[in-house]
Amino acid sequence: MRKQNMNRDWIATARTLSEALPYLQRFTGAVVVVKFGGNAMGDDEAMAEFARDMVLMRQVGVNPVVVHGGGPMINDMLKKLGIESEWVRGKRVTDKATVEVVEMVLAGLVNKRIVQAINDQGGRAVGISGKDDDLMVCEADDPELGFVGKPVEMNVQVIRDLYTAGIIPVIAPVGTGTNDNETFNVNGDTAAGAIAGALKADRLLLLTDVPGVKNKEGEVLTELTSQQVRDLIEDGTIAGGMIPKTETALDAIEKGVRGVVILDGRAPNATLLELYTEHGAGSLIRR
Ligand SMILES: Nc1ncnc2c1ncn2[C@@H]1O[C@H](COP(=O)(O)OP(=O)(O)O)[C@@H](O)[C@H]1O
Ligand SMILES: CC(=O)N[C@@H](CCC(=O)OP(=O)(O)O)C(=O)O
Repeated sequence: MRKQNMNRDWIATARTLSEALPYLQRFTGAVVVVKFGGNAMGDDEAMAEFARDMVLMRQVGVNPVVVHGGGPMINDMLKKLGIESEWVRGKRVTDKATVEVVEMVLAGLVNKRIVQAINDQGGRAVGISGKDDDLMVCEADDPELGFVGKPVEMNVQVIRDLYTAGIIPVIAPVGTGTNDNETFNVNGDTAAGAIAGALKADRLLLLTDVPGVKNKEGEVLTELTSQQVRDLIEDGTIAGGMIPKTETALDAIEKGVRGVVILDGRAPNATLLELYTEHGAGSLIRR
């Protein structure tokens, strides 16, 4: 009896693999930028699962590029140091002391945790920040926000060099400035959008803590056009942290990214479900 059940499971697994063939073919050679938000990160087991998905994508010929956040981890460290943060329109007001903590946490602790998790799964990950090779050159976003950066020049060749060599780049959203010795704190979604746009990526996956973009009734919209997104922002259905996220999506599409998906990073194998099954996951935003 047990043996029969097990056989049924194996048959289902084999069928899933077989049904993935057209998707595996479609995404071979594709560049997929994955924004891994701090809220989507979870415990070590969830991190290992995310890492395994990235290694699997790489194994089947996709070029994954990971851009991460880490807002909750920055909050923890600021709290330990007794530094308070204020938020304006979803962005952290960042003074000199705060930007030092942001760089330490994002380019250090969070970046290396992801790098190590991918390497532990048999992948080859290399962690960099937007400062490396002048990847992300910024200007101040708004004087009110202090050292919050708006990317003004992207030099993405280093990313191409890494993925061409079989390496998964893992990028912390910390930027350099147009003047010497400047450091900018960049919102993770903004950084991922700028990187995906500059690479003209096939997909930008924004992993967050909700199943997707919801309508007024609270139902997840599986496909949206840019115009529908604008209408939902206009009528207030898209609010809070979903505003910068969807604006990033529109901006990336404008720059030539083929499709942006907002999906729940806490769901098991979210990225694989999105790329390799007919069901997809989350909300796909296209031109
Ligand atoms: N229409 C909407 N559909 C889905 N989520 C929405 C919507 N409007 C506002 N939100 C909020 O946006 C949040 C996601 O943004 P945010 O918290 O900044 O994510 P992250 O930390 O992953 O970058 C959701 O948790 C939800 O509370
Ligand atoms: C300017 C700004 O707000 N930067 C963010 C950078 C990290 C981030 O974006 O993290 P999540 O993706 O986990 O939210 C911050 O300081 O928290």
